[in-house]
Amino acid sequence: MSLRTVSREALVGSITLGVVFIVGYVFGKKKSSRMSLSKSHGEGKENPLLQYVLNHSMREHPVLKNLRLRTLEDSWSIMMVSCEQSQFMVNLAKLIKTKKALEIGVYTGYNTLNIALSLPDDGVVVACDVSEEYTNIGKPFWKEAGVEQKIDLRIQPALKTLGTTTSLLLTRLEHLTLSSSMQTKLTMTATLKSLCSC
Ligand SMILES: C[S@@+](CC[C@H](N)C(=O)[O-])C[C@H]1O[C@@H](n2cnc3c(N)ncnc32)[C@H](O)[C@@H]1O
Repeated sequence: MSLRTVSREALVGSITLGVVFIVGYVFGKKKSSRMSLSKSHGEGKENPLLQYVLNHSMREHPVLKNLRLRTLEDSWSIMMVSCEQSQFMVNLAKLIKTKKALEIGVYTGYNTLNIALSLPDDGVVVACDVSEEYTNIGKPFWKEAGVEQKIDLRIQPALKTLGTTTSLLLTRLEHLTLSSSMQTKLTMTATLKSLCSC
């Protein structure tokens, strides 16, 4: 069947369908990638399970929430940890009664602030980042939450900081030996050794 024998209407219809399909495909792809971004950083509106988790398990400090909202205004907000992930990690830190923590990659400091809020008064989180531009966004929030004295910010490549903080972390490992299993100590020591030999 040659092109000439196809009716004009059929041809126009096919072309229209093709255009609609392509536009739908491209638009749908863009929308779904936007949705996957909003999953961890927005209110989880498009995901009922996440919505449930956010509605029923989140206990976000008001200053943390303000920092999250401020960070969402930044064009690189995709880098921010999701609030539910951060809460989970901080719950684990509380379980082992962490006093000294290490944050590698601070960005605007959402996770750093969350950890600092969970530490006792004499606790410290060594926060490593190379960017003052990003960390300066978080600093006023750390101050407002009253925990800036617990955040030891080091602006330099994390590997450099790790070299000077290893002894600090090993002190913590000694404490873990008393309160936790030898297995935990061995795993953490191995992790530290591999980090420090990079
Ligand atoms: C994914 S973001 C961290 C997110 C952050 N933990 C939060 O709570 O939202 C990664 C960060 O790592 C930092 N970074 C990149 N290279 C680094 C390096 N060599 N040493 C330390 N930080 C680095 C970047 O500047 C960026 O702020």
